[in-house]
Order: sequence, then structure tokens, then C-alpha cells
Amino acid sequence: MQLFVIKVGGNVIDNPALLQSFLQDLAAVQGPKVLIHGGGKIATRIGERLGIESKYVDGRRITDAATIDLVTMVYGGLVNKQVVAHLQALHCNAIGLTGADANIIPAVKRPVKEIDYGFVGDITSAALNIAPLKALLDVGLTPVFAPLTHDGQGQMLNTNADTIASSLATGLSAYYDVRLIYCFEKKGVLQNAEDDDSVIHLINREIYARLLEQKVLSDGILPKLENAFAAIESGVKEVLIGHAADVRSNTSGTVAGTLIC
Ligand SMILES: Nc1ncnc2c1ncn2[C@@H]1O[C@H](COP(=O)(O)OP(=O)(O)O)[C@@H](O)[C@H]1O
Ligand SMILES: CC(=O)N[C@@H](CCC(=O)OP(=O)(O)O)C(=O)O
Repeated sequence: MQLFVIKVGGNVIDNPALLQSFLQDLAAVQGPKVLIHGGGKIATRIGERLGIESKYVDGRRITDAATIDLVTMVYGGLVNKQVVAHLQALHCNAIGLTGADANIIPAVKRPVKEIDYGFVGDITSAALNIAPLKALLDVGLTPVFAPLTHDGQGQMLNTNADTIASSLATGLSAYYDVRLIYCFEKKGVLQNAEDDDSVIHLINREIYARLLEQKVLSDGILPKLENAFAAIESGVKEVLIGHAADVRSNTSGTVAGTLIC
């Protein structure tokens, strides 16, 4: 059976019109689906109001004690519950979760090496508890995950949403033919980051290496591609990176954006 694992990024979450039409399209998708949302931008903005400065290293937020409280409130509370409420209004029976709920995503606090990332969680697909997630899907619910995990000892951890999507897609591929779709505010991976119409339609490891050499890729697209390759190399059937506005075509016959293979 086919399952869609769909990740939506912070720039979409932060754009009410784009988010609303994305959720409309998502609600219309037939069959089982799982949504993972980001929200980095909103957390940064609310943090500023509270006097909590945001620092990133290699696309990962340095998450000190104040920041883990901030992101638990923003991702697990505000963003997650607003997305669920919008989906309910669209007659999609969603259930909001973090990785702590039903122990679906246990994680390990990232060991301190050169950088101390603080309360950032690393996950391995093997540690996931897919059975409770499958039970929710089996009763027709649409799980909506915030990018939060836990250490099994009472501590919440912050985990990049792209990584959660890749890991869940991998875990679920034992039961379903999974199509993982990364939805963001660009039409796909671009040959020229300034030109929205320069979409690269297919990327394999060889093309990826060439793009890295050409320095075409920077910022958040780098960890996104790493997560996309990790998924396709661990049993996920199809991985796409595309615009949130193209989720309708990407959940039907056609493909709009970048196919990872
Ligand atoms: N060649 C490229 N193609 C697409 N995006 C790129 C490229 N190079 C850099 N980027 C940047 O990567 C960002 C996507 O990563 P990120 O901000 O983490 O997305 P999200 O929050 O949706 O997960 C884009 O918004 C864009 O600014
Ligand atoms: C550890 C880490 O960096 N976590 C991310 C989680 C949110 C996220 O991934 O949001 P986007 O998809 O909007 O980027 C962060 O706090 O920014």
C-alpha cells in the first residue's frame, strides 16, 4: 500500500496563504499520510521577543536550556496545534504528536565534540517505534509531527524536521511503499538559487557531487539532500523535493520538482 510522508518547511508555515492552500491540498490526498512540520523561522521570531537569541551551526540550532523550552512551546504547542486545527477544519482527522508521544521517536542527545549543540537529538531509524504510528494510520488518522524527540529520561530534544521525515519514511517503508516529499518555498533543487525556474529534475549521487563541486548548493538545501539520499538508500521508494504548491501533483501521477534517485 502506498503511504505519503510529507515534510513542510518553516517558510511555508510562516506564510498563512501558502500554508492554507498546502493544507487544503494535503487534506484532499486519499489514503494514509504522515505530515512533519518545521517552524524554525517562527521559533526564531518568538525567541527574539523573549530575549532568546538563535544560533545555528551547519543548519542545526544550538539548543540551550532556554531554547529547548522555547521550541517545545513553539513546535509542540503553537505550530503543531494550529496545523492540526486547520486540518480538522478541512475534515482531515489529524492527530498532533512529538517524538515523545507513544515513544515513537526516542533519540540520543548529540555528543559534544567541537561543538556543543545542547539539547539536540540524534535518531536512528532502528530505534523508532513504528507500531503505535501504524496503529494510528490503521484507524484513519493523519499523524502530524513536530520536530521534537526525547531521550527516554524525561528530557525533550530538538531534532531537525527534515531528519525526522527521512527517519520516519525509512521506518514506515517496512510496511508501505513510501513516497517522501519535501515541500518548501522553491520549485525544487535549483541550478541557480536565484532563478526559481532553474529546477534540476533529477539528482543522483553523481550529480550531487558535481553540484557540490560547482558550489550550487548552500544553507538548508544541503542537509535536506543528505536526508533525501539517506531515505532513498534505506528502503524509501521515492523521494521528491518540490514546492508546497505542487503537493497535489506530487501525490498523484505527475512529478513536479526534483526526484532523488
Ligand atoms: N540550489 C538551491 N536550490 C534550492 N534551495 C537552495 C539552493 N541553495 C540554497 N538554497 C536554500 O536552501 C533553502 C532550503 O532549506 P531550508 O531553509 O532548511 O528549508 P526548510 O526550512 O523548508 O526545510 C532554500 O530556502 C534556499 O534559500
Ligand atoms: C536541531 C534543529 O536545528 N532543529 C530545527 C527544527 C525545526 C526545523 O527543522 O524547521 P524547518 O524545517 O523550518 O527548518 C530548528 O530548531 O530550527
